[in-house]
Amino acid sequence: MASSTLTNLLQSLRIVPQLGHSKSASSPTIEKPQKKPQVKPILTEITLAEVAHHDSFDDCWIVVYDRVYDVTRFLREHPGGDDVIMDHAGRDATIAFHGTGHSSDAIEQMRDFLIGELPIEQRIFRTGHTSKVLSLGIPE
Ligand code: HEM
Repeated sequence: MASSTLTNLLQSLRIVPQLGHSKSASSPTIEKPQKKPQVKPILTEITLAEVAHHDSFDDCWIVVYDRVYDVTRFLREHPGGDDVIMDHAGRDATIAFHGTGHSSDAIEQMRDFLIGELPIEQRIFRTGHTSKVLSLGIPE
């Protein structure tokens, strides 16, 4: 490939700047990729009363740090066993979850099961008055 053709190709792919087209050859304009605005997903509000309906092996929800997780399909895969989660089926499992000292991988994995969060008046941890809990590494 002739070097000018190669240069054209690299320029069209924006791998090298298009010197000839910029306002000043000494300071070519390189387009910055547009940052997408970071929008936090809005979680569905789920009350403790609703969570309480999901307390069986075939339909198991738990609450951890005021967020609601449907762990039904995870129960059999849970490395700590299904029984420890079933002890908290349909209820708050935060203290047990935290007490076990889960790894950051485990905390990351929780996102797969997140289905909602408690309404503000039922929250214990993420009340808006403290950011203490966020330093524990629970996914934002
Ligand atoms: C969505 C919720 C949960 C996820 C994704 C999860 C994930 C995991 C993972 C990946 C491990 C392997 C060790 C690690 O990486 O930390 C683990 C171990 C364990 N988990 Fe969970 N877990 C969840 C909920 C719970 C709950 C509610 C309890 C309640 C007691 C619990 C108790 C345990 C125990 C006892 C172990 C074994 C620790 C060990 O043998 O050292 N987990 N979990």
